[in-house]
Amino acid sequence: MGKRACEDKTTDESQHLMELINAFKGEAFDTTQPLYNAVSNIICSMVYGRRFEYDDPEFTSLVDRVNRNNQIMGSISIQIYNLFPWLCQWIANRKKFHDMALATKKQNLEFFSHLKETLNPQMCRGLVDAFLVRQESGITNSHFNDTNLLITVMNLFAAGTETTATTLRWGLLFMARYPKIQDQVQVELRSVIGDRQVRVADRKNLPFTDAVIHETQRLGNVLPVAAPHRTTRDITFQGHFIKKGTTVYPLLTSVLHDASEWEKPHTFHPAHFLDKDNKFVKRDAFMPFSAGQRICPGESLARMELFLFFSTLLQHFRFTPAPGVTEEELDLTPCMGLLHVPSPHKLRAVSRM
Ligand code: HEM
Repeated sequence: MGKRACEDKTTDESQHLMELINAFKGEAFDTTQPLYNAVSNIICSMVYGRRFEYDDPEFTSLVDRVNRNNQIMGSISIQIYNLFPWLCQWIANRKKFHDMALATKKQNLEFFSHLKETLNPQMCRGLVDAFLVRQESGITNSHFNDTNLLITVMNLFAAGTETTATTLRWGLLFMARYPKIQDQVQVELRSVIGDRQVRVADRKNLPFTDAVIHETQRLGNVLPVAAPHRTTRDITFQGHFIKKGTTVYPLLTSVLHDASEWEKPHTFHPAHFLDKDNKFVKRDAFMPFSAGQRICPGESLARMELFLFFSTLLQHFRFTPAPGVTEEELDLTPCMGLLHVPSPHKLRAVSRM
C-alpha cells in the first residue's frame, strides 16, 4: 500500500474528483459524497483492479452501504446491543446492519465471479486477482479461502473509506474556517509546485502543507477509539492492575489532545508540527493510526491519499463557507458515532485556475 501504482491511481482519481467539484460551479455543496466517491474508488482500484464512474449504480450502492454500515455501527442502539447482546430482538438497527452486510456480500461474490472468469495469472489487476491466483495454485490448508477473501475485501472498504474521506472533509472545513492558514498552504503550493501535478516526492518540500494535514488528523481525531485489544500478560498500567486476557480499548483522543504533549491541544495549530526554522517535525504523540504491532495496516496508503487529494484540491480551489455563513459560524463540533465526523455543512469551492 502507498507505493507507486497507488500514487498513479490517486493522482488519476484526483482529476475525476476535481471535475466533480467543478460541476458545482462555485455553488455551496456538501463535501461528503464527492470525497467518499474518490476515496472508495482507490479501494476499488486496489481490490478489483478498476475504478468506477461516480454515477454507476453498482458503485453508488456499494459506497452507500459501506457508509451506512459505519453509521449504524456507531449508533447508540448498536452500542447498547454490544453491551447487552441478549437484547438483540429489540434492536432494529441490528437487522438493518445484517441486511446490508448480506447485500454487500452478494455484490462482492458477483464481482469475484466476473474476475475469476477473466483471470490472467500473468497480469494481476488487483488484490482479488492475486488472491485467486494463490487459491488456484492448489495449496491446501491455506488462509487463501473464499471466506477470507470476502472478509478481507469487506474490511478494506469498511476501514479504508470513511476514515480517509472524513479526514479530508475535516481538512477542507478547517481551511474554510481559518482562511489565513489556507492562504499559507496556497502560497507554499504555488511557489513549490505551480500548476503541475503534485507528487508524493514533493511532500518533503511542502512542510507547511504537511503540518496542516498532520494537524487536521490530530484535531479532527477521526477514530477516537482504536480497535479492541487483549492483554497478553498480567500488567500494572498507571497504577491499575490489568489481568492477562482483559479486553482493552485504547483511547487515541487521550494522546492526540493531551495537554502535556501539545502546546494548544484544542486549537487548530499547524505549528505543532514545525520547528523554529519552519521545518516539519514528527511528534511522538501523533498516533491517529494507533501504535504497536496492530497499527493500522493502511497507514501509508491513507497518508499518501491525504497528501495527494488535499494538496491537489487546495492547488485548484479556494474553499469558503456557504453564502450567508461567516467563517466563525462554521461548526467544528463533531457528530458522535464510531467516527468523529464533522457536523453537516456545505462549502464553496471557487476555482483558482
Ligand atoms: C486517515 C485514515 C485512517 C485512519 C485514521 C486509520 C486508523 C486506524 C486505527 C486507529 C486502527 C486500529 C488499530 C489498532 O488495532 O489499534 C485501524 C485499523 C485498521 N485499518 Fe486503518 N485507518 C485509516 C485508513 C485506512 C486505510 C486506507 C486502510 C486500508 C486500505 C485501513 C485498513 C485498516 C485495517 C484493515 C485495520 C484493522 C487491522 C487489524 O485488525 O489489525 N485503514 N486503522
